[in-house]
Amino acid sequence: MATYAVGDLQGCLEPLKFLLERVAFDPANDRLWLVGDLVNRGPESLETLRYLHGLRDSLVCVLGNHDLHLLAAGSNIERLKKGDTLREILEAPDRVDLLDWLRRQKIMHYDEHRDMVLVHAGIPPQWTLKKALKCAAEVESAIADDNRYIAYLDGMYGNEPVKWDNELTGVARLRVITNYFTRMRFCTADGKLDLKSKEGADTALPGYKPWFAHKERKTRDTKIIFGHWAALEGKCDEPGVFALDTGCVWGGAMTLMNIDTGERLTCQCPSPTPLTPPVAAKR
Ligand SMILES: Nc1ncnc2c1ncn2[C@@H]1O[C@H](COP(=O)(O)OP(=O)(O)OP(=O)(O)OP(=O)(O)OC[C@H]2O[C@@H](n3cnc4c(N)ncnc43)[C@H](O)[C@@H]2O)[C@@H](O)[C@H]1O
Repeated sequence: MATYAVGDLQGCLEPLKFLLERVAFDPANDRLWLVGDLVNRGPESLETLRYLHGLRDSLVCVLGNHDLHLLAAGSNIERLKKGDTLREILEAPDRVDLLDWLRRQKIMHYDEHRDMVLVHAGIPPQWTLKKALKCAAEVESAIADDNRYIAYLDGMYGNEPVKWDNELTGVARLRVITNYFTRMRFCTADGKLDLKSKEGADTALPGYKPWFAHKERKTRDTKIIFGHWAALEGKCDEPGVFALDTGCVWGGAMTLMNIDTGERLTCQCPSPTPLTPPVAAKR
């Protein structure tokens, strides 16, 4: 039995199938962890979601900002944007099953045995693992609750508050938690977000750093797998932190990693041609 993690799919189904074939993925025995952003911008958002729904018993999946955007569009809370490739999902006969399944996925997954976290964007430096799990659970329960998820999605958009405060309540509290887990790249050591900067790790504004680079980060003893930040090109020098978004919709590749051996396999997108043979990744 092997467990693999794959970076942002963004509706790119062929590279995913190619990578799973290359490792002879067996849904009966193997497990697949997905960092979120399953859909949008890529060519096959609907088929990707259907494929993952079919594989659901073998998956661990966390939600990304594009998945949340799909849920909001599916509830008529937000309009589709230019470049979105989500309409085919919203018009599909099986949309209810697919979206109901999607909104029951996690925001953060923690594997105690491996002491390893799976999350879309990251965990803010000022949070302990215990605090992060508690905050993720607040958002997970709001999205999964039939009576609360519309209000959650309605209040989800926006960049404020820029920083966590224990006194926050209601939609503002859920919004900042969501922004940490699904949109963060740069922040200060005490968790003040800069959600505008999107380029490489060396482009931080004064006082800001990539979330994983703060020495004060309280989750430094736990391994973290994340996606979201395509401009990192899958590179992260921080020990125990694994960046898997290699920009499959930006002319880059899709990356699969065996989470126990660290071996990586990449597939150029959109054409399913391997870029590299499996190589041992830095642990
Ligand atoms: N709470 C909330 N508030 C607001 N919106 C919410 C929200 N929750 C969900 N959303 C939704 O989130 C969606 C995305 O919003 P965007 O505003 O487009 O989000 P993004 O930060 O660009 O995120 P993305 O996930 O696309 O990042 P990526 O690194 O791939 O791409 C980022 C950039 O990196 C660039 N890039 C990619 N590869 C690169 C490379 N190798 N080098 C340099 N740049 C690269 C790309 O050009 C691209 O511009 C929207 O639909 C929005 O509605």
